[in-house]
Amino acid sequence: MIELRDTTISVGGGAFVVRNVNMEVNGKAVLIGPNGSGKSTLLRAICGLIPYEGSIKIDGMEVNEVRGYTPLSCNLSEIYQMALTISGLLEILEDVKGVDRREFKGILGRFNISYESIEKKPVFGLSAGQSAIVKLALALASRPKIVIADEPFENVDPARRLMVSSLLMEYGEEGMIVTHELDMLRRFSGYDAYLVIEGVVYGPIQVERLLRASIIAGESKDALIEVTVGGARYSIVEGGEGVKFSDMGSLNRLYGLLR
Ligand SMILES: Nc1ncnc2c1ncn2[C@@H]1O[C@H](COP(=O)(O)OP(=O)(O)OP(=O)(O)O)[C@@H](O)[C@H]1O
Repeated sequence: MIELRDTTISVGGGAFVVRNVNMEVNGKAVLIGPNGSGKSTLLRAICGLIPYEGSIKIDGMEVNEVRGYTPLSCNLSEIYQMALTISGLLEILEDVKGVDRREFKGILGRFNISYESIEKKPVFGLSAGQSAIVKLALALASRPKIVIADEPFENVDPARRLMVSSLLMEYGEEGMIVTHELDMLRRFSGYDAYLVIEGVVYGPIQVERLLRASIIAGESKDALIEVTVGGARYSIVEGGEGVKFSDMGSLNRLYGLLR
């Protein structure tokens, strides 16, 4: 289980703050929000890569006190900078994370990527789409209990995106998937969604419900969630005459549509 209690994360000497997060993810959830809203910052803190105030617990273990490893794997780029080649990375991850080489090759095979074609390259020497797939495959190949996936669809071509979403459903008992692409959300219709806007986390709301909902200006007694965007209040309501989530395509359109 991933539990955040009164969690605040400051980056850039306080230039950006994800503030006062309270959430409990005991299954799989999707985090959505526009560019720069704080999604990756939140994931970095959950993965123990940056400090935080308050509490973040993974299966009851406070992340900033863990000395070994939590049962969590992620595709965050920082992790995959610790070796020059993919084969070097694989050796380290076999040792420290229990990554299974055959599992890794098997996942690559589903995307028609041969291990031999990439093993001598750095993750960042691959095409952007291949790099996204390789990072995810490395994260999944230890068959972790908890999977954290940051923008797993970015730069991946449409046919392969479906495979990526299938893998995310198949691997891990729990986890968080971050995306700003609402089109991919349909694939996760039974999951809980959290909205991240300007460093504030709202939710949860079921993905299916969110896709049927629209966003209207002001407060509403029917609001599933009320959010603040650029200092103004908006309500997310079921149905409604406002801007439909299912029509937005990318949450990056949110700011443009509302102002
Ligand atoms: N180390 C840092 N120093 C200064 N500012 C930072 C740092 N890390 C993140 N930020 C800033 O914090 C804000 C949130 O960034 P973050 O990467 O969490 O957003 P995001 O929601 O994941 O966006 P995207 O969808 O574009 O990946 C951005 O304005 C970013 O520039």
